[in-house]
Amino acid sequence: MSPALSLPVEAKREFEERLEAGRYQKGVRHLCERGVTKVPTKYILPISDRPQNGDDHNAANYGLRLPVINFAQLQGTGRAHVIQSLTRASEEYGFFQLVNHGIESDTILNMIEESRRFFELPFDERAKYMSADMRSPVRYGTSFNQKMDGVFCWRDFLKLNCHPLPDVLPFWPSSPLGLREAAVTYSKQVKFLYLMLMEAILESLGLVETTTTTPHEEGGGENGNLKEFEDGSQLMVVNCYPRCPEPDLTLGMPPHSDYGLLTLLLQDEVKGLQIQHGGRWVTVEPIPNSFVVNIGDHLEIFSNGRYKSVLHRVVVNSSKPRISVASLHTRPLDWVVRPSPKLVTEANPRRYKDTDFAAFLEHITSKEHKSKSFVESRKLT
Ligand SMILES: O=C(O)CCC(=O)C(=O)O
Ligand SMILES: [Fe+2]
Repeated sequence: MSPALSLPVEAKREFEERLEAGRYQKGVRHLCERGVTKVPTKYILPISDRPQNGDDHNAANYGLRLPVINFAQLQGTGRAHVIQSLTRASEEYGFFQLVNHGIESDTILNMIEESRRFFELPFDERAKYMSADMRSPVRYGTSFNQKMDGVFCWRDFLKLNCHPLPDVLPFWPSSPLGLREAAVTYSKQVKFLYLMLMEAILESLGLVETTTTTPHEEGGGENGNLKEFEDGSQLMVVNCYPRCPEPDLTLGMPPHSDYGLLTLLLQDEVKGLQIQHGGRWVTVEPIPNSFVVNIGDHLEIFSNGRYKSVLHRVVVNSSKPRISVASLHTRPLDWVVRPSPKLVTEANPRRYKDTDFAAFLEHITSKEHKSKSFVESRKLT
């Protein structure tokens, strides 16, 4: 087992001491279990950051429909056409919805159901998995970035590091009984989708030859090899947004972009995800049995700015709890991210600095992270 995966004893102790000292919160499920009827001050955003400010709650009113990518067509004769749609979606929205993806509905329902059961466990059981160590194989917590958040957000989370799978598995929660199995099955299938999408994206950027049949056998990748992506990191973030008594005062997740190359997001039937488009916040209508896919910071950098890592946030509501599972994929954590040399030209010079995981950790623990997203901070001026 790699040293990075041993239990982070020091970090855990420090975390527990702070929890004891009352500096860490027990989270929003805990508040709800205690019957809270008002949002505590710690969660109240300044008026300018509240969800209704400059917001259009319903994308349908605004006329936004996220581009839909039909995964089945990507595997067949319609591939060239789907790749064109992928290019447009990645350039204009940074987001698309993926349908006909082939993952069985039982796999998806089990993942959501076992996640729901995890958050229903008594707090002491969930608290066993609290950790302040970003590299830990499992991390339970609340808000966005507790150490830095001035105002907390209405979200608890469970983060499962999925790579390398056999090594991380013993660290994942043993309760509820079905969680590990559901998460293993789900994460493997989502990883396959990611690899197929990544291959299509590399093709769309002109980095590999156009393939017409069995594309995954042909390979792809920065150096013509999809294997480079197979061995990458995968972090599964299970988000739990309980009912909120005053949803207009707070957010489930603040505006952020995702670290990594691609995120595949599974949301239940309750809406809440909003993306920034055309200078406004618009809600993504859930399509049953689909994934919302978005371009992450690494892909924006790798594409030298052609594809966009777009800000998004989550609004909460007073009537229905919501669960989502975001699967964030990138190359191994020691990968140095930089624009692909083939995409840097005289007409389109290099736009980003070299970036690694250490730079990301530094960013999120700095003051800059409130005013600038990570990808903004990597731009060459
Ligand atoms: O819950 C959602 O819809 C979005 C979650 C998200 O943006 C994330 O986990 O990074
Ligand atoms: Fe996100």
